[in-house]
Order: sequence, then structure tokens, then C-alpha cells
Amino acid sequence: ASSTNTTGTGVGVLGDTKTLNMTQSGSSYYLQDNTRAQGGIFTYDAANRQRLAGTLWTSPDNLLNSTYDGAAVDAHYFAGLTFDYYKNVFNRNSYDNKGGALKSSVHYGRNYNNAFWNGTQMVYGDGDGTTFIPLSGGIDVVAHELTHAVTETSSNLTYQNESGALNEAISDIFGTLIEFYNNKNPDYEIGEDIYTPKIAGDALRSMSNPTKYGDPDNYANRYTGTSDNGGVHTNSGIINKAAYLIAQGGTAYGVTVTGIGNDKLAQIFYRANTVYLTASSTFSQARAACVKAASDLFGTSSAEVTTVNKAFDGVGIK
Ligand SMILES: CC(C)[C@H](Cc1cn(Cc2ccc(C(=O)O)cc2)nn1)C(=O)N[C@@H](CCCCN)C(=O)O
Ligand SMILES: [Ca+2]
Ligand SMILES: [Ca+2]
Ligand SMILES: [Ca+2]
Ligand SMILES: [Zn+2]
Repeated sequence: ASSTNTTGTGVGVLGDTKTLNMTQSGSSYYLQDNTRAQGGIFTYDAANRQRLAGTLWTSPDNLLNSTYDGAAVDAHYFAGLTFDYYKNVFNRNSYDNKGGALKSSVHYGRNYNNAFWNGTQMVYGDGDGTTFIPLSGGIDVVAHELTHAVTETSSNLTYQNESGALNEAISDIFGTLIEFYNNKNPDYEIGEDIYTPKIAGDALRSMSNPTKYGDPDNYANRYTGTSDNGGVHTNSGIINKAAYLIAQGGTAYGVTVTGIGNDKLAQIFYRANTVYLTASSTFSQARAACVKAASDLFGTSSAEVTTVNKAFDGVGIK
């Protein structure tokens, strides 16, 4: 039977209704969006197993409003919004800039408290209901995971030590920028929508104040151990803080930074990630890459270049 593009509606993890791009074939409807990437956007059901990708999400109708549907609704919808951001802002055609298919699996494992990019696709656990609720319910989370794919097809920063922390920070930075772009309760924290449903106002990580969740905001306080691939989710706080200072300004360790806004932050980090950073880049090389990117974009003696230099001074990176 021939398949046709259609739309449906779904209720997300947090109970909000949204329109979905779907594919209809015969009497079945699938979470397959053919309207964006050449390769399409596909959402799969891992059915609480750990075998990927699982089954392409299939429904007898185009109304996905059950509790079980919520994780798939948000994974599909937020993947589409993340695609739109990279296309509209940077004219990047999907994560690989070649229209590559975007795949997500939800209901991964049992009470699985995490979400990740596995080198091929995005994967979302349901959480245990206390620490996490289904993790695709956070737009910053989905954009974080998809940005790992963008980084892998750009600088390909090695996922350990300083390059790994840069990899992580770039995912937190663009997860946050995409949250602001969609302008629904935007903030500089990560995972707030899906973390600890019984506790309000907390998150996994903070860009504005990394120390709030035990992460360093200065190179002098970096983690030098071996856990978590050399603290990639910890030392990312140092770069996240620099990014926050670039966008919003502030004073850190006696250095005062004048903010230049999210849009210029986005342009600087995207150009650094796609033009200057390499797999082995260090924090110091990331400073140089951001200065170079800002110089290319705004001029070598621009206020933007001054802000970048001051922000990295503020987090102790030379
Ligand atoms: C994006 C974000 C929502 C997600 C959050 C996350 C989840 N975890 C595990 C985790 C589990 C339990 C708790 C707790 O407080 O009890 C906290 C953290 N650690 N980080 C995250 O950061 N996932 C990692 C997963 C990395 C997997 C190895 N490559 C990533 O994508 O970088
Ligand atoms: Ca938010
Ligand atoms: Ca957030
Ligand atoms: Ca919470
Ligand atoms: Zn990550």
C-alpha cells in the first residue's frame, strides 16, 4: 500500500497537546515525519527492552493521547523542533548536514534513569518516576542528545577528559539555546522538566551556576579523576559557565563580562564546533577557537571578541 504524509495530535509527557507529522499506510499510522529531513524523522518503541531500535511507533489512529504514548510524542516532536533550529538558524540539513535520518527510541529498559546518543540514534528511558519521568519530555534533553550527533559529524570531540567535557558542554549549550528558541519556560538549567517530579526548581546541571549541583565553574577546581570518562559531565560546568557569561554577562572570580546575547553565543559556538575544534581540542584550544570564531563573525577588535576573552578569563581558562 502506498504511504502518505499526514498529521496527528499527541499528548506529551507533561500533559500538553501537540501536532505530529506522521505517515499513514493502510489502516496504520506511524511516527515517521517525512516533511523535514531528506532521511526522515523516526520514533521507535523499545517496549521496555534494551534492544535497539525497537519497533517503529505504530498506531491504529493518529491520536496519541495515552500515558504510554507521551514519551514517543515528545521524542518525535522535540526532534522535529531541534531539526528546525539547526536548519533555520545555521541552514544545517539534519545532524550530519546531509539530510540524515533522525532516529529515537523511547521506553528503553525498565525504569531507566537516563537518555543518550549511542552513535547512531537517540535513546530515552522512562525514569523510575522519582528521580526521572520519561526523559524525552525535556526539550533541552532531546536537543542535548541530538547535538551529540552534530558534534560527532563536526569536531568529533573525543568523549573523555577536556575534549569530552567540551563535547558535553556543547550539548548543554545547544540544548539550552534550543529551549530558548522555542521560548517555553526557558532557563540555563538542564533537565528541569523531567528531573525529580516531586521536587520543584531543581535540575541536573546549571550553566548559570554550575556549583549549585556540585560542578566546577573554574578551571582551578576541575575534576582530574577518571570516573565518567574523566568527569565529562562535571568539567562541562566550566565551559557552560563561560557560555553563560558570554550570553548574559556577569562577574566571575573578579572578572566582569558584558553579555552579547544567546544568538551571538550560538553563532560563536556553532562556528567553533564546525570550523575550528578538533577531536583532541583542550579547554585552552576551545578559548582560541571561540576567539577566532568571534573574530571571523564580528571583527578582531569587536566587543564580542572582548566578551569571549573576558568570559574565559572568568572561568580561569587561558
Ligand atoms: C541529558 C541529560 C538529561 C542526561 C541526564 C543524566 C542522567 N544521568 C544518570 C543519573 C541517574 C540518577 C541520578 C540521581 O540523581 O539519582 C542522576 C543522574 N546522568 N545524566 C545526560 O546527561 N545523559 C548523558 C548520558 C551519557 C551516557 C554515556 N555516554 C548524556 O547524554 O551525556
Ligand atoms: Ca525550562
Ligand atoms: Ca532547561
Ligand atoms: Ca524536579
Ligand atoms: Zn551528553
